[in-house]
Amino acid sequence: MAAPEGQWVLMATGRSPTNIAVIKYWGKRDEALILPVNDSISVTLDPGHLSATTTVAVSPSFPSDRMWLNGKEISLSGGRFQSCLREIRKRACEFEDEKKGIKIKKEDWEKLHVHIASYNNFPTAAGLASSAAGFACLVFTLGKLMNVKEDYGELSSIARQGSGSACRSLYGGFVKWCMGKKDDGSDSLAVQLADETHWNDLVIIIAVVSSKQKETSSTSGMRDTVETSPLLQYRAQTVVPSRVLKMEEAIKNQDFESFAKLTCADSNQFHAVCLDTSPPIFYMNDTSHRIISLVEKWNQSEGTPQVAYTFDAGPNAVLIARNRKTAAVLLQKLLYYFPPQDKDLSSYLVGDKSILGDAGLHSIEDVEVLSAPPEMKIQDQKFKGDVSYFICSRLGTGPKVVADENQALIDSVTGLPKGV
Ligand SMILES: Nc1ncnc2c1ncn2[C@@H]1O[C@H](COP(=O)(O)OP(=O)(O)OP(=O)(O)O)[C@@H](O)[C@H]1O
Ligand SMILES: C[C@@](O)(CCOP(=O)(O)OP(=O)(O)O)CC(=O)O
Repeated sequence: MAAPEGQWVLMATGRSPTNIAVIKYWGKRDEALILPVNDSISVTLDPGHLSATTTVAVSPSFPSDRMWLNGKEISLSGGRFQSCLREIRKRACEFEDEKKGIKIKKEDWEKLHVHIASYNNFPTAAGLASSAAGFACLVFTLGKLMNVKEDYGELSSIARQGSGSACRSLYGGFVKWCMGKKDDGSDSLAVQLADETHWNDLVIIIAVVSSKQKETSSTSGMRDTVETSPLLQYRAQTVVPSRVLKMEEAIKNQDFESFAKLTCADSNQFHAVCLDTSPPIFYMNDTSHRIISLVEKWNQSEGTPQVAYTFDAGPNAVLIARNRKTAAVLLQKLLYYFPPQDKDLSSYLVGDKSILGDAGLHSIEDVEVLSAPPEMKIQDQKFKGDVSYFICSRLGTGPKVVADENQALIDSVTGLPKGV
């Protein structure tokens, strides 16, 4: 039966991963279009552990565009949301569902308003790249709803206009954001280097570091760096281009030694250009530095890298271990220095909890009897409470449609977020 005129609600739901850069994006050559000063390379994280889920709905009965993030209504008036909506609407195609009596012509999409509800399965604005997962998911899901035919590369260049790093979340595995040369930004897009199955030994452990201080946002931090850091030019023009080539080789050959050396060096150089900014920007804290020391000393004592570290615009450590066995040893070392504040081990490590079993850590008593890493000088000091919790993850896939209507975040009758 056809729906009465104006009564239907058409919806789509998608899920997108977050990503972490191993060659960092830092600095724009165009603020409005979000065009970077250098290429960057990232790994996509398993959406089961870190992802955004977004439902978008259209109905002739909606009087305006509205959005709810994690259950709270937020404004869509910002330029970044507006750019994504405008670019997707421009590419919308005719859609027809005869059974439901819905027919939307290409030109109708401009007049139809959308309701968007999104939910992150990890903390928002906590330095875990929620904006990357969020904007990738918004663009991907709007594209599905509006029957957009463009390929993922083109979608990535739209997501880029929401948040630069979001363009890399359109693909799984290893992804490169090619900076592009054109002034209109049409060649500044993401390409997949290898999918998540290419190198599936890697295990990712994130230390969510307790931090009270408010950080400088990536957007304003990188603006200040572009304006004041002489080191940034050298980084963007000389260092990154050769590192990107070496990183592509390392990924292709599953060469962990090169991969780890490049990842750590690039994280450290990104934080060096932050320090070279006037006034200087400090994203890492004492806990971050302690984790770097731990990894560096261990890698050195083994004679070859076991773990790579990388830090974004905040103190959280992202640690990439060469395999599960190494990840289990890493976890023992981390928990020796950073034991949980309370007795509950299972909420101290989220994501793939089975790594605890691999590390022989079944209860808090097992953590208490861990021995000090022999390669470390500081053996008798522990830093309980300095890490909020750990996430154990792996490489993951790109955005996917969530077909199960029960998982939609918007009620198909009211057109409002479920529970509102
Ligand atoms: N699921 C989502 N859908 C759409 N937009 C989102 C979503 N999640 C976050 N955002 C946008 O991203 C903003 C948060 O980005 P912000 O850069 O402050 O934090 P972050 O990305 O979590 O951390 P960081 O950039 O330091 O890694 C939110 O205010 C919102 O505008
Ligand atoms: C340190 C980084 O995480 C910076 C990410 O910056 P954003 O993509 O959050 O910045 P905007 O483009 O202004 O939204 C490095 C990276 O992800 O490459």
